[in-house]
Amino acid sequence: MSALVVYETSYGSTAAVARAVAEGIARHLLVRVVPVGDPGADQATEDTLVVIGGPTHAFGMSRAATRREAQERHDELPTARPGIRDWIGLLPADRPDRLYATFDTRVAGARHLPGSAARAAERALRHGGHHIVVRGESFYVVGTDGPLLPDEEVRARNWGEHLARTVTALWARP
Ligand SMILES: Cc1cc2nc3c(=O)[nH]c(=O)nc-3n(C[C@H](O)[C@H](O)[C@H](O)COP(=O)(O)O)c2cc1C
Repeated sequence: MSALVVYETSYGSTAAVARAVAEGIARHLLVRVVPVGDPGADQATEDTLVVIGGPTHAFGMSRAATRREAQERHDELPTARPGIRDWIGLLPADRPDRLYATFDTRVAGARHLPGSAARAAERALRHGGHHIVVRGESFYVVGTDGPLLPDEEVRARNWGEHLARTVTALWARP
């Protein structure tokens, strides 16, 4: 039993949350944390817990155009890195043993607005016939390019630990 945390980030906040979630998971399970687009983020791994995180863009998961917009805001040259939407679309359907969970980052001042990449990713996973183990979670940034609110990394670590405890309890059932 092992876990994979796959994340997408434009400015680094989701990467920091992904590392904190993995630290929490590591209290109970072997875990790797890998950005979408890296070879280690292959969809066909043996991992039985897969956690997927991305920034909320335009009330949902990023698209190529929103990732480009994020890069242009920082005067970066555009790269063709995929997002979690693309990654989820390539998941194998024949893995009933696998459990999934999602998280996102969002702007704290827009908490009251609808739209979360974690929720959108959950819907896409369910649509693909995949099993969600706990409700997706949002972690908050002060502004578009960060930083995370104080204590969000602690909350992410605790959420990761809760997730790992939940799946290990489920797997221990006869
Ligand atoms: C193109 C674009 C659209 C965004 N749309 C939203 C949004 O709808 N709701 C929201 O809360 N934050 C929105 N944001 C802010 C992102 O959620 C924020 O940049 C992200 O959480 C930072 O994570 P990162 O550092 O991993 O990229 C948007 C940011 C960009 C660049």
